[in-house]
Amino acid sequence: MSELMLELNGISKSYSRGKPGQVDVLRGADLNLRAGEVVALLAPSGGGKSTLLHIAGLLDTPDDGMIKVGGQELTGKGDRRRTSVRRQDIGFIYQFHHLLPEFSAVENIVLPQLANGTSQGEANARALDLLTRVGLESRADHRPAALSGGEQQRVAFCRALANQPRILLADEPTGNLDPGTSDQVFAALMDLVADTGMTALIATHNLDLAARMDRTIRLENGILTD
Ligand SMILES: Nc1ncnc2c1ncn2[C@@H]1O[C@H](COP(=O)(O)OP(=O)(O)OP(=O)(O)O)[C@@H](O)[C@H]1O
Repeated sequence: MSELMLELNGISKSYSRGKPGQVDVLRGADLNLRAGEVVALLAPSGGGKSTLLHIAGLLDTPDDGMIKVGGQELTGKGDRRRTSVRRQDIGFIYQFHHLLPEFSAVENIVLPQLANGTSQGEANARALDLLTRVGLESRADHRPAALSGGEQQRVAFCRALANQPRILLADEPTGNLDPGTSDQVFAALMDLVADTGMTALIATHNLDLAARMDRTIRLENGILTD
């Protein structure tokens, strides 16, 4: 049995707490991801999937519950500690790419590495390697506006992986693409994940895509079930 890479235990989160209209989004959600597992997260719209991913990715804090990354307890740790674990260990992919429009594809992948202390030469080499792996080496110097939606999203995958995170969290990573493109781009993502041996939690509404992952978990009524 491989080690646990991400553990959530009894996670609860409500919005507008204590006020009329309080929304209890998570009600004691438990999740264990083993190192190298690729897991699909299925949830109804508005079911709390983004809230869960933000908490798992240390972007938001739960009202209650425990979070461990790589066996390290992070519950109640200060912002600096959480930010450092997030930068080193966690990569995010959103439904929309959020690439910086004034920078080229390669620069978008280099910048987070420079922010993490990697040298320019090393960062460039890694960015080009990642772009090659998703078939975009010839587009390295194009700005996002000059790329198709599928190409933009592949660049966003490369950026998420730039700092070699141990955990990848993706919120409907191919949700804004047409079905054909979504399939191709998703295959590129699965190849990248397999190559790097990363642990991944990928939210999708697409059952065909979910079936290509190691297992599926469902978020329903604020709890996670297999
Ligand atoms: N900051 C907030 N304040 C109040 N309510 C919020 C806030 N953020 C989210 N919610 C509510 O919490 C619920 C879950 O939101 P969340 O964004 O996690 O859902 P989701 O499953 O990602 O939705 P979708 O699939 O439609 O993107 C929704 O009912 C939403 O309206």
